Amino acid sequence: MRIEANGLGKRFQRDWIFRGLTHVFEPGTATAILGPNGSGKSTLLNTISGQLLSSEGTLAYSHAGRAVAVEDVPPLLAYCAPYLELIEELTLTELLHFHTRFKPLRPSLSPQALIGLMYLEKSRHKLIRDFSSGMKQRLKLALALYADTPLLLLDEPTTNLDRTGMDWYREHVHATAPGRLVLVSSNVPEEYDFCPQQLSVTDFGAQAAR
Ligand SMILES: Nc1ncnc2c1ncn2[C@@H]1O[C@H](COP(=O)(O)OP(=O)(O)OP(=O)(O)O)[C@@H](O)[C@H]1O
Repeated sequence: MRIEANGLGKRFQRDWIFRGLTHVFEPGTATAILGPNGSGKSTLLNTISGQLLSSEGTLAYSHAGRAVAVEDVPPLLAYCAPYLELIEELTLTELLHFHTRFKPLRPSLSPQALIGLMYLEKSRHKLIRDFSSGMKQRLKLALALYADTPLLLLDEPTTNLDRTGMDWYREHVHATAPGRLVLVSSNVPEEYDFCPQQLSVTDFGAQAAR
């Protein structure tokens, strides 16, 4: 997946969150989107991926050499973010079967095998609502990391994870990032130190916009 942003800007009402972002996100690259709390990282991630309408500028998407319309981007992206919810009324097995009907896993990876990768075998029949916050985060991450999509968006990926969870994230992001376009919004170096490129949202942020 390739994304080309030209003069991109986003404002809410009269407040510009970022402005003047011109950048090409090349296929197979990983970029960290950095900046302090409230600086606009999530807004930037959502705008670049076409989930929020930009206020100015243009975005062009392509995949495997073909142009992709913004409305065709959602099936190509996998997204993990603290504000995305899981369906709490389902068991882990039910959720995986439901979710993967819309967002298939990598070929040859079954829901059963994914449960093993998450070390959640004992919880396969447990309701999601009864998962700990760390278990939910590991599940959200696994669904995104192992989705068969060329675009991977990770917003604060180690939220609620302990040391073991952090190590798990690092192992599995290394296994699944190569070959995809990866964007990581973060303040935590351990979440994004695998990204060769960094963009600071404050370079295009409110200050630059004034
Ligand atoms: N839908 C919205 N309407 C109005 N303002 C919004 C909306 N969404 C975000 N904002 C504002 O945009 C600014 C940037 O928010 P954003 O969540 O993108 O920052 P962030 O860098 O991801 O923050 P954090 O690190 O705390 O998650 C904040 O001032 C926020 O209040």
